[in-house]
Amino acid sequence: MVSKALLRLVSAVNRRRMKLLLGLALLAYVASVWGNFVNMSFLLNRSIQENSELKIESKIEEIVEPLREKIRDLEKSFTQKYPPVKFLSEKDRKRILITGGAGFVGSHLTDKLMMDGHEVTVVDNFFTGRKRNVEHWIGHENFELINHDVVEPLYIEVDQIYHLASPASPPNYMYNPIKTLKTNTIGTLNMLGLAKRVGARLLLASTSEVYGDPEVHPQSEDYWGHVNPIGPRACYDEGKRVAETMCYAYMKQEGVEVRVARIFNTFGPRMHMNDGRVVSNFILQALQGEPLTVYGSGSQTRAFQYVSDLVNGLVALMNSNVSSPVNLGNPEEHTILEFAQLIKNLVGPAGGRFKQSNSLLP
Ligand SMILES: O=c1ccn([C@@H]2O[C@H](COP(=O)(O)OP(=O)(O)O[C@H]3OC[C@@H](O)[C@H](O)[C@H]3O)[C@@H](O)[C@H]2O)c(=O)[nH]1
Repeated sequence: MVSKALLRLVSAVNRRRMKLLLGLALLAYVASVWGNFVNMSFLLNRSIQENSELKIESKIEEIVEPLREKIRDLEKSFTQKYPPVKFLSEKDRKRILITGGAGFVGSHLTDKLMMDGHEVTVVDNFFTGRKRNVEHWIGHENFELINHDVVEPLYIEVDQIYHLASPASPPNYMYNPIKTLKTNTIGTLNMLGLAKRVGARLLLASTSEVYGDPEVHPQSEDYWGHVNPIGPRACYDEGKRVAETMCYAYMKQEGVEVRVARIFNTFGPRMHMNDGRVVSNFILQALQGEPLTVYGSGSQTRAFQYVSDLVNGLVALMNSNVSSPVNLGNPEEHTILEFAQLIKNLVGPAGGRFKQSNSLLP
C-alpha cells in the first residue's frame, strides 16, 4: 500500500516536473525564435537603412560635385592673375589719385601707374566711367576704387593727383551743362584744395577745346582761343578754361605745383560704343551698314592719337618740370570727310554711304 502510494506520489511529482521542464523548454524555444527574429529584423533594418543612406549619399554627391567644381573654378579665378606689377621701393613708390580713373583715358592711366608699381586710388562717380574698366585691379593691395563725386570735397593723403574727372564727349557734357560746369569748377577747386593741403602735385586734364573754334591752325599753346561763352559747347570749353585759370591761381597764390595737359582727340580700347564722338560713331555705323553721319561739310579737321601715347604723355608731363600748358595730340590733321572715307575703306562696302547732316557740332 505504502509502496503504491509512494509510486503515485513520485510519478505525480515527475509529471509536474516534466510539465515544468516542457514549459521551460517551450519558453526557451520561443525566446530563441524571438531572439533570432529580432536579430534578423535588426539586420534587415540595418541593411535597408544602410542602403538608403548610400542612396542619399550618392544623391548628395551628385548635387555637390558640380558645386565643388564651381568653387574650384572660382578659387582659380580669385588667385588672380593681376597684370604684372613692378616692385618699387618705398622711396620711389608714390600714392597717386586719379579722378575719373574708371573712364576711357583714366583707366588706361590707372593701368600704366599700377604696372609701374605705384599705389593708385581711383575716384569716379560712374557718370561716364565704368567699373568694368578697372575691375582687373580690384583686390590688388596697391589699388583702391572710391565711388565719389569730385563736386564734394575729398580728404585723403596722396603725392600726385591726375584730375581727369569730367564728361568729355560733346553729347555727354551737353546732356547736363550745369553738372559739367560744377565738375570742372567746384570739382577742380576741391582737388586744388586737396593738393594744397597735402602738398601734392596736380595735373589737370584740359582740352583742345580751350581754343574753341580756332582761327589759327595748328594751335600752339600761346594761342588764346576763340570761344563763344554762350555757345552749345560753352559749359565744357569755358569750364576747362576756368579750371586752367584756377590751377595757375593756386600755383601763384599758394605755391601748388600744377601741370596742364591740353588733350586733343584720342581713340582706343574701352571707348564707349555710345560715346558719341566721331571715332566710335563712324566705326559703329560702318559695322552696322548704316550711313556715316558727317556733320557739316566734313572739311573741318581733327588729329587722332592712340590712347597709350596720350597716357605716356600725361605721365611724362606730370614728372617733368614744365608748369605751362602743353598740347598732347597727334600733329597730323585730317578732314572728317577723309576720316569717314578711311573707315569706309577699312570696313568695306557695308559701311559705304555718308549722310551729310547739319548739326550743332561742327
Ligand atoms: O558722328 C559724328 C561725330 C562727330 N563728327 C564731327 O567730327 C569732329 C570731331 O568730333 P568729336 O565729337 O569726336 O570731338 P571734338 O573734336 O568735337 O571734341 C573732342 O575733342 C577733344 C577732346 O578733348 C574733347 O573732350 C572732345 O570734346 C567734329 O567736327 C564733329 O562735328 C561728325 O562729323 N560725325
